[in-house]
Amino acid sequence: MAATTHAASLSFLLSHPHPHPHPTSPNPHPLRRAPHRVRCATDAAATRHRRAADENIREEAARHRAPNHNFSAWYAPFPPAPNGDPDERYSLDEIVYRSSSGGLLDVRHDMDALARFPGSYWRDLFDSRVGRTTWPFGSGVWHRAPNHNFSAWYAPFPPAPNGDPDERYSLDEIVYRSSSGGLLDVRHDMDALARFPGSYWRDLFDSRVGRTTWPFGSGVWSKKEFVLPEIDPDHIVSLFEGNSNLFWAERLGRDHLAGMNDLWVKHCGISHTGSFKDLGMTVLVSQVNRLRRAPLSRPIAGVGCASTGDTSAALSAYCAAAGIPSIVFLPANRISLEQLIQPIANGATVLSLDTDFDGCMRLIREVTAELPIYLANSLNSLRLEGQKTAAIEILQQFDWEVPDWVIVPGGNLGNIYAFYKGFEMCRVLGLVDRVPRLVCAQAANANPLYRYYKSGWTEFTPQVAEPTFASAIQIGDPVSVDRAVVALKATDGIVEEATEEELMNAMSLADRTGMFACPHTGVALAALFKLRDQRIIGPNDRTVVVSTAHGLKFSQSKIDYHDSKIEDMACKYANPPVSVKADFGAVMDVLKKRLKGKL
Ligand SMILES: N[C@@H](CCOP(=O)(O)O)C(=O)O
Repeated sequence: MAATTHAASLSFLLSHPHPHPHPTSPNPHPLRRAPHRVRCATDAAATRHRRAADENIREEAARHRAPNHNFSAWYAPFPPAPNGDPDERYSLDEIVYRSSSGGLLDVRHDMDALARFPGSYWRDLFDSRVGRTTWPFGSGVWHRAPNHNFSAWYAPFPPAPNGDPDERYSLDEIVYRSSSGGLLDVRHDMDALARFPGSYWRDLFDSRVGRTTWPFGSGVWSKKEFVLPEIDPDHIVSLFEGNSNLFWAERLGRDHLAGMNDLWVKHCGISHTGSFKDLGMTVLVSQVNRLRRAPLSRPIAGVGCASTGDTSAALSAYCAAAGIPSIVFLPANRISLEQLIQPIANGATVLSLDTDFDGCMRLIREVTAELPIYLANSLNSLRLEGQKTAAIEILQQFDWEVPDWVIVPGGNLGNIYAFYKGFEMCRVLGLVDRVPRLVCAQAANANPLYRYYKSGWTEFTPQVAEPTFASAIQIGDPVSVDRAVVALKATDGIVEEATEEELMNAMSLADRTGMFACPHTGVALAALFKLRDQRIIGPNDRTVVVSTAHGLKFSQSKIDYHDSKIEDMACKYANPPVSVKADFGAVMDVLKKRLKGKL
């Protein structure tokens, strides 16, 4: 029986197939979708911040993991058969799923060997490894900083040349713009923080990773002194965000990026609501919670945002957790179904508006100026305080070694500045001695920053962003463009763009190496491919690609791709399912064809 692969082969797996909002398949209804391991650089400059060049993560980890131990494990019948052979066991290197009597197997460990070490040894060993990519030197024991008087406030960004140098606002004020109408930034009392050496902060942050001591188990609040130093822990609304996986993209780098051996993906999307927005939203909603509670008792009726899908999901979840009303403005038919259902499920007031994101943003700004609704977009600089912790976390996961490059997808452009801010704060306070070069990656269909960069930073022109599979960054008039420029200039940064085909191919290729990337991560990966081709990023450069959202939020774009249903796109990594009769012979025919030469 011949197997068939047909155009609608993915659709039949779905009980409710829905078209994608991409222009090739418009959707009429809002609910119908619209470390480490490391081969290091050879030159001295590049190796300065790294471990020895001949070390590999696995070799190093093996050496450091535990003393010479002879720990072992094997398969044994489960439960032991009463009359069976008590010595029946199989090596884990055997391919065996059942015991000789046909029963289950269980993996057994040599408990005597393990028990040679006391429980405290194992506790300390496991604690010392949490969240690290290399063997951790010095696990700390402190969880609380001493009484400190750390503080933070809003100040104009950038400081206006002829403005009042003392203009500042308490974080307890509701203010989003400076007196000149410009952006604000959260400033910290760096002198107070600098009273402690970098090693103190490194040890303090390391000691909190993965713990349940409130609120330090959160990747954001484990850096509380650098985020919102004065907030009472009881006011914090945290879903234990952060501490996300830093994934060694070994195969993608080695096989598809000309032997790149130090490529990492920071999976910020493996988070409570499936995107990096959780990092900023915990900070913003915590501050709102503080403002609404006594003694401040501010009359804030709710928190609102415009969104391309991820900000709204995070806002509605954190507000729901705190019992605060949330209001989200969404561009109709332009966000994924998974993103749309998140605020609906969390009980937000969801307005589906017949405009694009930039139109929603204009409206929410007008509405929040009129009603006691607190603005949650990253125009509000509080958000960036949380988002910057992803940068600090990357340094921490590399044992405070600084990567050479960090590539961040860019839409509203708050995040690229947040990364810069996190890295720069660590540099200034002596946790590290330099910052990485930043790359901002934009979809070619929504690339105002790229055009600005290409003009030599002479001319910024907002645009009407075209539809893109990277729908969360379909933004033509980014709020944080000035912040992005500061970040890129300060880090000798680069802006790159990716066409629809480039981003979908990059995403799909990454998936082939074990990821399940979102299209925005595809944009960042496509930028990496270009910078490698141009040899701007070298094969040994330690490079981190920031993955901003979970791929499962964008399943329709993947379905369209693997169905080869996208107009004018070759979909060269499409892998449609094979429709085959439920018959042994038919199945064998397919497998023999597929595994030809490998059987
Ligand atoms: N991609 C964002 C757009 C809004 O940006 P923000 O920086 O203001 O949150 C989204 O997911 O909504």
